[in-house]
Amino acid sequence: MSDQQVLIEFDNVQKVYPNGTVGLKDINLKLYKGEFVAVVGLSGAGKSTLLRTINRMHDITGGDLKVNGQSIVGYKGKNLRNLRRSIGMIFQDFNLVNRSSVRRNVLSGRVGYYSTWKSSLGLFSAEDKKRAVQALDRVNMTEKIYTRVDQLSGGQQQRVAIARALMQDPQIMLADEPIASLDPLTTTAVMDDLLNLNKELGITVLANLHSVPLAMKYADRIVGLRDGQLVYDKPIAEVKEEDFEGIYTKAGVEGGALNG
Ligand SMILES: Nc1ncnc2c1ncn2[C@@H]1O[C@H](COP(=O)(O)OP(=O)(O)OP(=O)(O)O)[C@@H](O)[C@H]1O
Repeated sequence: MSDQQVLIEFDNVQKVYPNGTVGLKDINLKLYKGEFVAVVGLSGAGKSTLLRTINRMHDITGGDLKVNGQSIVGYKGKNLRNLRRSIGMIFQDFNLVNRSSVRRNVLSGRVGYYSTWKSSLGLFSAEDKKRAVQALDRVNMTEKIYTRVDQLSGGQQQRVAIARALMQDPQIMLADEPIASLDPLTTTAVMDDLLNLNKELGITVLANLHSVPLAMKYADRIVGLRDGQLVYDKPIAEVKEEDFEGIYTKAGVEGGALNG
């Protein structure tokens, strides 16, 4: 990947929360354009924190963080809005407006392109309405366009959330435990959607996953965190399942690459 364009660069990044908890420690990491990277690690290892520094949901407290070669640390106003617009995000609990329709939720992904008053009145252009249909088509959800979100299954809701994120025309997709609330069948559908937008649209995907087998199935590269530190970083061809032996079991706390 070294001949490829660096998209996100962590340079000695630290994150200490206001209460003194260390979220990230000395993170040095380059993520390349077009990669599908899985982030694994025990609960509390810093996976969510890592993702959320990239769109500035969390501000770092030391080091530097660059996106497209530019430090995002001091971004304000327009620069910050443009950064956030270029980064889609999906969450474990979907973060949709449950009492609204699928269409309305998906269109709301476009608000970063509108003035506040226009988006609050729901004044979306015909082009964006078409874009919403296309985004839903990509995740096989067009037939649910007028359904209220609270009438959908968890997997369907996550696919609506992906469609909403696609409306931003993102360069990067952050997926924070995207399948943690889903059953195995819908997990596959959602992971396939993420893979599809990575491979077909060239969107760089960074996904926190608890499942190592899933990470191995979908990612090009796996990075591992432990206690806020980067302790693992390998391209998928070099990853061995034993590296993670017992990582999510109590018995494994003594062994395995990420358990230290
Ligand atoms: N807003 C916050 N204020 C203080 N500490 C926080 C905050 N958010 C996270 N932390 C702490 O930072 C550390 C890293 O948390 P983070 O949520 O990034 O881990 P994680 O690997 O994503 O865990 P999980 O798999 O449980 O989501 C933990 O010790 C956590 O308690």
